[in-house]
Amino acid sequence: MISGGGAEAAAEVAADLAASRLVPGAPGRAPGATPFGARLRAAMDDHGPLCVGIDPHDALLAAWGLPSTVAGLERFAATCVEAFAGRVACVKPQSAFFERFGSAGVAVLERTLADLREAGTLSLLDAKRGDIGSTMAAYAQAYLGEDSPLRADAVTLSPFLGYESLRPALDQAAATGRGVFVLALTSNPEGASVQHAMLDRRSVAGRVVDGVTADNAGARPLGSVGMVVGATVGTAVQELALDLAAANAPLLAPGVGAQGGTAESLRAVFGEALGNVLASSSREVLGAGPDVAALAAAARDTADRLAGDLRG
Ligand SMILES: O=c1ccn([C@@H]2O[C@H](COP(=O)(O)O)[C@@H](O)[C@H]2O)c(=O)[nH]1
Repeated sequence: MISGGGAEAAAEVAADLAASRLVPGAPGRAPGATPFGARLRAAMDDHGPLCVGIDPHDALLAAWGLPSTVAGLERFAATCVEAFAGRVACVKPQSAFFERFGSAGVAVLERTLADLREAGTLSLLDAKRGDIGSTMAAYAQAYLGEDSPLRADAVTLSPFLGYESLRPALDQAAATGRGVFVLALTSNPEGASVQHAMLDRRSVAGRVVDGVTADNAGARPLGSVGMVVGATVGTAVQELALDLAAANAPLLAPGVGAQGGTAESLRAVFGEALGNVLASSSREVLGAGPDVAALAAAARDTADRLAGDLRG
């Protein structure tokens, strides 16, 4: 509440901020009952280790007989929710494909996240946000705040302004029972030029792993601070001496399907950490659309195959 003027008003604003009343979902609100890591573990046990992406590429919209418009986007996303909700562990809308339509596209993203919530399916918003800490706090409110229209169960974050710059989001996620996935080794070939770089004999990716490991210490059955490690990174985990199993982290593995990742490559990349892998696939599954039953079957087949192939 803001009233009065001068020093009195400033004091009120400061008090309101301290009490987290001015900003929806600011840290300090009641934490969710069950942490994200535990909710994800249960969802993976129930449905298998697959996260399906909602990536409405122009080519897919056309293949589904939809226009590249907000109406096409809306139909595409609603079809995905109908096909995937309740059938896979997690659904990952790719924010870029919604943002490209401006505010109307972001409104579709809000509804998609709300529909997933309503259906009881975990959402992971792929937004790859990262900024200086004070701005990071605003991203945290946007994606992890209790009352934010764009809230998801988890969000992807970029640590390349320094792992600790993500602290406001890490705190917000912990306070609201949500999760984050921090980029460590991305699936694109260009990522290695930054992520493999050595600083004082520790790679950039290794420093991310160190931060995540510390933040997940003691969390059971799984931490809520995840990492992104592509299914396509080959031998990088071994070459950089990354102990992914010790990180106690959900490991989002994009690159399965269209980028060439397979169950075999997942086994080679993740070794002992395989049990914490959440494989991510977008185009390969979405190619089965627009028929809802065919999409659902493609997602279930992929999830079942991965569950069998990745079992210890
Ligand atoms: O390292 C990364 C991080 C994120 N992604 C995202 O995952 C999907 C992949 O889509 P496919 O169609 O299965 O290739 C997409 O949204 C990327 O932005 C990634 O690929 N690699």
